[in-house]
Order: sequence, then C-alpha cells, then structure tokens
Amino acid sequence: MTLLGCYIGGEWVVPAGAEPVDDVSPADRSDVVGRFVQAPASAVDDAVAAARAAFPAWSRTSPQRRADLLEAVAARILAEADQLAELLAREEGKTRAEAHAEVLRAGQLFRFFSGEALRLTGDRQASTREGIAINVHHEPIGVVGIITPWNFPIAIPSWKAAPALAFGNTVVLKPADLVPATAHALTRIIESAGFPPGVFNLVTGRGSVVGEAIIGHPGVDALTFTGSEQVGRHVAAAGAARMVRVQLEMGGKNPLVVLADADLDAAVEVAVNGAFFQTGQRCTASSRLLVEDAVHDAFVERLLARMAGLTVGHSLHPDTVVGPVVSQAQLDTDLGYLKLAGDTPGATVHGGEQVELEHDGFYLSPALITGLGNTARVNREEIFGPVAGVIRVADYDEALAVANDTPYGLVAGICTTSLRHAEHFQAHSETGMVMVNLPTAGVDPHVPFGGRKGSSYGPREQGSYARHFFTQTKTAYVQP
Ligand SMILES: NC(=O)C1=CN([C@@H]2O[C@H](COP(=O)(O)OP(=O)(O)OC[C@H]3O[C@@H](n4cnc5c(N)ncnc54)[C@H](OP(=O)(O)O)[C@@H]3O)[C@@H](O)[C@H]2O)C=CC1
Ligand SMILES: O=C(O)CCC(=O)C(=O)O
Repeated sequence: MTLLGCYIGGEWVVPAGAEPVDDVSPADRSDVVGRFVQAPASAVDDAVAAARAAFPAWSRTSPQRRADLLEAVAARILAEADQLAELLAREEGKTRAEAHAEVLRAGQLFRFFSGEALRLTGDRQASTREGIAINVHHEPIGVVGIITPWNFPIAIPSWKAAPALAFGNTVVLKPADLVPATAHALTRIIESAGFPPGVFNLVTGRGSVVGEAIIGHPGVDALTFTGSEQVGRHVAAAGAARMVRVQLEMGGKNPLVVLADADLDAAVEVAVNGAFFQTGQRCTASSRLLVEDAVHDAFVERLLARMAGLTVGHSLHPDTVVGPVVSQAQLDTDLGYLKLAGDTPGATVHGGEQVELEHDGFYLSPALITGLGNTARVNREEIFGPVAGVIRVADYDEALAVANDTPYGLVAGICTTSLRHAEHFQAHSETGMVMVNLPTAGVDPHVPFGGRKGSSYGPREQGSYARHFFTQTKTAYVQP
C-alpha cells in the first residue's frame, strides 16, 4: 500500500523520521482505508516556513483571484461528492447519507467564502479633527495553524481553511490522526485548484507531536482548534504564552427541552436526530433530554419504540441509520459511562449494548438513561456517543434552570407549541445557539457557529462573522 505523505510548499513529501500508520475503518477493522505518515515535529517547521514564504505574495493577491480559487475548490468538492462521501463514511464511520451531507456542506462553505473574499469591506470615517480622514482596513493575519477533530473530517477543516484563505492568510492544517484520508482528499482538491505553493500545507500525525509543534511555533500567527475542552484549554494557554489569537470550539452537554404542549411525535423525531444521528458524535448532540413531568412517561415510551427501529450497521450499508463509534477508545468511554449509569441507584439504562455484526467494527446500540437528575456525572460530562439522559422537570421554569445548569453553553433546543415559551427560551438560554422545534445538531454553513462558557473561546466561526478571527484591523489617519 502506498505511503501517503504531507503536503508542504506545494510538494507531497514523506518527512524524514515519519512513522507509517494504517488508517483502519471503524466499521470493519479489516478495511484499511490507506497508509499515512505520522510526521515528526520538524515537518511543522518546514510547513510553517513554506507558509511564511508564501504569505507576502498571497496576502496581496486580488480578492477576485482568491475567490476564483475557492470557487474551484467548491466546484470540485461538489462534483466529487459521491466518492468523497464514500471515503469519509469508511474512514469515520458515519453513514453514507450523513457523509454526503457533510461533503455538500464543505462545498457550500468554500462557495460562501469565495464570495466573502470579494465582500471584505473597510470603513471610511471622519476624524474629530478637521481635514483628517480615517480608514479602517481589515488585513490578513499571517500563518494560521488549524487543528481539527475526527467527527467532521471535511466540514471542519473547510470552515476553518476557507475563510483563512479567502482573507489572504496561509495555512498549516493538522487533521485528527483518525481521519487523514479525508484531509488528503481535500488537500488534493485544493492542490488541483492551483493555489500557489505554500499557501495551504497539510501535516498529518499525532496531536502530541504535530499539534504541539503547531501551537508552540513562533512562526504561527493564529490558532483555530476544534476538539476536547482539555486540549482546547492547553491550546489557549500556548497561544496566550505567545500572545497570538486563539479560536476554540469544544464540547457540549446540550439540552433539549420537551414541554407538555409539544407535538410529542415531532419531539421524538427531533430527539432521535439530535441524540443519535451521526452516532451521537457531535458537539451539538442533544445529550440531555429535559422532559416536563406531564409527558415524561409517554415521551420515553415513544422514544424507546422509535429507538428500537434505528438500525445499527456498517456505514456503507443502505439500511444503516446509526454507524459505528469512531474507535475502540471512544467505545470504551461510552461503555464506561453506561456502566457508571447502570451502577447508580434509581437509574435505568435502555439499550447501549455492543452489537455483533458480520463486520469487525465498533458497534453500539443507542442508549437512553432514565431516572437520574442533572447532577449525575452522565448528565454533566460530555460522553460523545449515542447516549442521552432523560431528566424529569416539573415545568418550563425548572426546564430552563436545568438547561442552563451546565459548564457548557453551545446549543439548546426546545420543543413547544407555546410562542411565549419559545421566545423566552431564546432570550434566556445561556448558549451560543438555540433551536426551536428543531434538533440541536445540524447547522447552516453561512451563519455564525459557536457557544459560551466551556464550549467556545474567541470569535465566532462561519458566516460573515468569521472575518473577526481571520483578519486583523488597522486604523489609518490621513491628512491629505
Ligand atoms: N467539539 C467537538 O466538535 C469535538 C469534541 N470532541 C471531544 O473530545 C473528546 C476526545 O476526542 P479527540 O478527538 O481525542 O479530541 P482532542 O481534543 O484530543 O483532539 C482534537 C485535535 O487536537 C489534536 N491534539 C491532541 N492533543 C494535542 C496537543 N497536545 N496539542 C495540539 N493538538 C492536540 C488531536 O490530535 P490527534 O488526532 O492526534 O488526537 C486532534 O487533531 C471526545 O470524546 C469529545 O468529548 C471530539 C471531537 C470534536
Ligand atoms: O451539528 C452540526 O452541524 C455541527 C457539529 C459540529 O461542528 C461538531 O460536532 O463539531
């Protein structure tokens, strides 16, 4: 099997000292998706040097040229959506349909930021002093270090790289070690679009080596990261030590409130989607279902009936609704939390069993934990699997209080037919995003994405707000 290397300075290279690693499908451990390098820290030095060398010319490229290149990437992603989706589903384990939707989102993101390259505006203002003009410009920052997780192997690198490139920055991307193949495919598309050498660089490998080298590198001017809160805090500290800007997207323990006045069948669909689609491996997953006492038992009964119909299976099988968990380590984490819940007096764990299939993969049936309150560890800590806890609440006021009682603040949802409660919830939810009668997961590519408290740090991602992170502001005073 060919060893696939890093993309540095416009060349594909196998850095000296790199270790080969097989990229194995979580759906079937006999399916080796490819063989990739785990690069040494010196590869980051090379990539940063290439990105720095490319920056002066790239930052002065016309917005139209940058827009054209990003549009070429978008068009190619969309044209190759079927192949990319199959690769992504094999590599990460989400279903083919979920992978296809993610690939389309990546194409839309590049298309959106192609337009943003042309829409970057400044301001001209009068000075308080007569005869002086003030121009406020937005300029690129320099080299952006991008560190991404495994759960959206093409969308997250796209929503970070596309705005970085659109606004004239150069990039060093380190994808999660579990998903190098999709990052490779994206890089090949970026290469084929014709970006100048060094503008976009890919270094695959471990977080403890490649990630560490990026966050501490004196040649990296900004860090954007998505992943766990623990690593996010470390990235923030490293960025602060060098006084570079940092953007973090981390975990969630997202509540979905179900009020007694909700359309219960619709609420069950919203909960199933938010909690179990993409195997629950989304930072936006609905992992806490806060259900009003009057409908608690009916909701749980209907949800369990619906869960029984969710086929767990191979990501590429057409009947599969819930694909495998991404890795043995994540499966162990999920099972550990389920055991913890099962051992807690008063709790009942429904589902959550390992599923034996003809394929040797990490299969787990969706799990619902009932009978515990909001202080139970399983209802406080992010599990990142197909696991949701149901918490009984007396009324809307208690639901809102419990929804906000969490160290996280990414997204919150409410199912209700009451306009009053929907409006109140939008105003008082301590989160960056709110969903009304919609799953907490599944966001649009053209509007701001991010949260509060332990979920996010730094300026918002996506939409026109992305420019706040990927550009720096200069105020020029001019006496003609
Ligand atoms: N908010 C979100 O969207 C996500 C949240 N998570 C949460 O994180 C948990 C663990 O998932 P995991 O993927 O391991 O998350 P991590 O935070 O460990 O990894 C995210 C990225 O950071 C890299 N990284 C790891 N250590 C360092 C370091 N010291 N310096 C710089 N970069 C580093 C990883 O590399 P490597 O691939 O080598 O580990 C990966 O590319 C999940 O169970 C979930 O709770 C996970 C994914 C997405
Ligand atoms: O729910 C979504 O669409 C986005 C989720 C996400 O970004 C994440 O899980 O990291």
